[in-house]
Amino acid sequence: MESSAEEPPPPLPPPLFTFGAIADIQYADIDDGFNYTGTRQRYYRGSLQLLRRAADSWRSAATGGGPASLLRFVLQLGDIVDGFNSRQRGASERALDAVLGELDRVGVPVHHVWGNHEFYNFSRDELMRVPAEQRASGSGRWRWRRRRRRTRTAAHRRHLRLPFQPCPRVQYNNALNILKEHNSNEDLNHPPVEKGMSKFAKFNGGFSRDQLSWLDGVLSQSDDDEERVIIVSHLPVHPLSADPVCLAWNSEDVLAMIGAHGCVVCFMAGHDHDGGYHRDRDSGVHHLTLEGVIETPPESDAFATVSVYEDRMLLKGRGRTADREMLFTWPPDETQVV
Ligand SMILES: Nc1ncnc2c1ncn2[C@@H]1O[C@H](COP(=O)(O)OP(=O)(O)O)[C@@H](O)[C@H]1O
Repeated sequence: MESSAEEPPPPLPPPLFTFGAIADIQYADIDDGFNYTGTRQRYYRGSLQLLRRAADSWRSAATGGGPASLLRFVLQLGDIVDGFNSRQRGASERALDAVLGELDRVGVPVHHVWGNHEFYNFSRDELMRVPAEQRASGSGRWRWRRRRRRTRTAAHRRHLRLPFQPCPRVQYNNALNILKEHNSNEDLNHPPVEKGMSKFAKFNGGFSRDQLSWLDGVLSQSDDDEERVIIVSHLPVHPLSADPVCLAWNSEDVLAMIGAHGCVVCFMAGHDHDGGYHRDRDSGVHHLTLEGVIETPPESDAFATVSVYEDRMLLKGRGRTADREMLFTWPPDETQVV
């Protein structure tokens, strides 16, 4: 009897764990509009419906039994509410409550990253007063309230122990100086036209020396512990994983740091609503930029459910977000470099 030329690959074991990811929800209770250049529609109200569908899907993955019940957490990659909310009194808090309410229904912890639109809606002080983790239902969900000074959760208390900053504008002014060094436009949100310089726009930002040194320490520890690391950021850093106008100002520094540590397997970002993907040829790191909910029409979707195995991550995308297999082995065969 002849055997078939190609054996099917053996079935994968159950994943170690699964998580959800979503980017650029940018919810606002306002009519649809367009991006700055007028080329892309933005569905401000519709974004909440899309989030609801993502939350429904993750909720059934978290409670449905079988391997899918391993959904452990959700990553919210920044720009959770749109800057337009800040124009109307109380709208930022109302929008945030609506979005957090949807995420709360999933019933697993939600880890939040700040995007540029968080800074249009809330002061840095307000942002520092809340933890970056939204706890699962029933374990004391936090609320983000402007006037709330009394805090209850342990995470809140951790934030209160952060060093006291007598002159917080120093960091802001340093960032502004870096931006002005590279961008001579009167409106600093207007990107420079020179090649390779477009990322120096005010709607981006950079990683401070303190942040990089913190990251270096975490990655060194993970190298020692033989862990695998996914870095989560609002801004992408690899020029082939996103439109270069969306990159962090010092993206090269972050790429060099990632390259110096073997533990990083994936860098996950948002900000570029078109999304993107590239596997770095030197480090083997997968740079994944998720499609933004805000520019996704109501009949489509944009979210991911990622299952993590010993040797790979399998991303199940919905709507505009494509399925993707991300192997940890490196170097890959040619077909795996996109
Ligand atoms: N090319 C540009 N020139 C001037 N201002 C811009 C430009 N692009 C964006 N902006 C402004 O920057 C801010 C953030 O832009 P937005 O497109 O909402 O960011 P995001 O991509 O994070 O959604 C808005 O106030 C927008 O009007």
